[in-house]
This record gives sequence, structure tokens and C-alpha cells, in this order.
Amino acid sequence: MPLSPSALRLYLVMGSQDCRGRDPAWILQEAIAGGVTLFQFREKDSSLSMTQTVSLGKQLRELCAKYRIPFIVNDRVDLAMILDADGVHLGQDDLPPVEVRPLLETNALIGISTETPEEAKAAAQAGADYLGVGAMYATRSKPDAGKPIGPEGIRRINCKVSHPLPVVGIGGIDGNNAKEVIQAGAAGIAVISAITHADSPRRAAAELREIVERSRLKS
Ligand SMILES: Cc1ncc(COP(=O)(O)OP(=O)(O)O)c(N)n1
Ligand SMILES: Cc1ncsc1CCOP(=O)(O)O
Ligand SMILES: [Mg+2]
Repeated sequence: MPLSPSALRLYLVMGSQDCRGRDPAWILQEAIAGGVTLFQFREKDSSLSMTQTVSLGKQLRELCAKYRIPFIVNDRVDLAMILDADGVHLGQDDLPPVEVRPLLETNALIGISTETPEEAKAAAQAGADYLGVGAMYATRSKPDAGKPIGPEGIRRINCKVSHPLPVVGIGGIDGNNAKEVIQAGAAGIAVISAITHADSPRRAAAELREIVERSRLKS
């Protein structure tokens, strides 16, 4: 499935470790109803066995297929293949994208985490479809996220790199700061806790989507 930049507007990243005992499939279904446009299965440091991870992944994959939301797997190309994912998201310390590309279907999406213009340039050359730029703000969802770079990090990448790649901001984004991220030039926002920890993931997603849509018109 080729990536439409509008698919990046509200990107939910989630694994069972983010769900505080609630059912990940329920959270995803509610979030999709609220307006999520892309989903990443990020089972990280969780208590699930590989068998349970595959089983949960299949459930979430099916939901995404039902609602026509692209389904991305974090880090693990093997899991992406098992789940027939639409793509993978790779960080700077993950498998090199040039090695991964030939393993995937022709139109598979590859997202790459970048913090600097140099990393963004390299990601574009390696054939990335989008960039995940962060951490924007302090986050509790990724202990090794490093020092926040703020929306200024997106501006630096977008003005120093002549690359055609759309960017999503990630890390500590919520309803109070999402607008700044879009106005810095992001095509969308990627969130974990702002949706997975919300009393109503549906309402949280709807509010974030609304902010993204409104901020795009003003940027
Ligand atoms: C959309 C998006 N952007 C960035 C990341 C972070 O990826 P990475 O640096 O590999 O860290 P982990 O998520 O693997 O801990 C992401 N997952 N998604
Ligand atoms: C996966 C990831 N990559 C950079 S920050 C981050 C965590 C984002 O989680 P939250 O939206 O809860 O801050
Ligand atoms: Mg990674």
C-alpha cells in the first residue's frame, strides 16, 4: 500500500505494555473510531511470550485491515512478515533499512527514526517512506528516548534537508502541544500515552485529530 501523507496525521504507537491492563484491541478499536490514521504495533519490554505477541499482533492487524488503517510493526522484520504488515518502523540502532527493503513486499512502508538533518538525509537515501522525529518533549513511554529536541528539531530537518519525506513528531505529544509540532512542519503526530492512558481513547483520538486538522490549516 503506497503511503499517502494524510495517513500520517494521527499515528498511534502501542503495545500491551502501554495499556495499563486494558485490552489493546479495545483501545485500538476506540482510537480508530476517534480518528487514528496509522497504527504501529510496538511490543517492547513487555511480559508477553512470542506466541502471545503473535496472537495479539494478529488481532490488531485484523482490526487495522477491517478499518483500512495501515499496520506497521516496530523493529521486528520477522514479526512484520508473519503478520503481513504494511511496513516496519526502524530506529538508528535497528536493522539497516537497505538490508530490510529487499525482504519486504514491493510497496511496504519503512519509517525511520531521526533526530538530525544528517540522519534524515541518510534515511531518505536508504529509501525511507517517512521519518519519525523525536523525542519532541519529555516522555515516560520510552526510557531511552534521550533529551527532547522540541519542534525546532523538525524545523532543522525540514529546512536543512531537501528531501521529499513526510515527518511525524513523536514523544510527549498531547493536546497541549500537538499544534506546535504541526506548525513546525510535521505531517502528523505519533503518540502512545495521550491515547492509551486516556479514560476514553476514542475521545482523546478525536481531540488530537481535530487539533492536527485545525493546525494544518493555519501552518
Ligand atoms: C513513528 C515512530 N518514530 C520513532 C520511533 C522510535 O523508534 P526507535 O528509535 O527505534 O525506538 P523504539 O520505538 O524501537 O524503542 C517509533 N517507534 N515510531
Ligand atoms: C516510541 C518513542 N520514540 C520516541 S519518543 C517515544 C515514546 C512516545 O510515547 P508518548 O507519546 O507516550 O510520549
Ligand atoms: Mg526501534
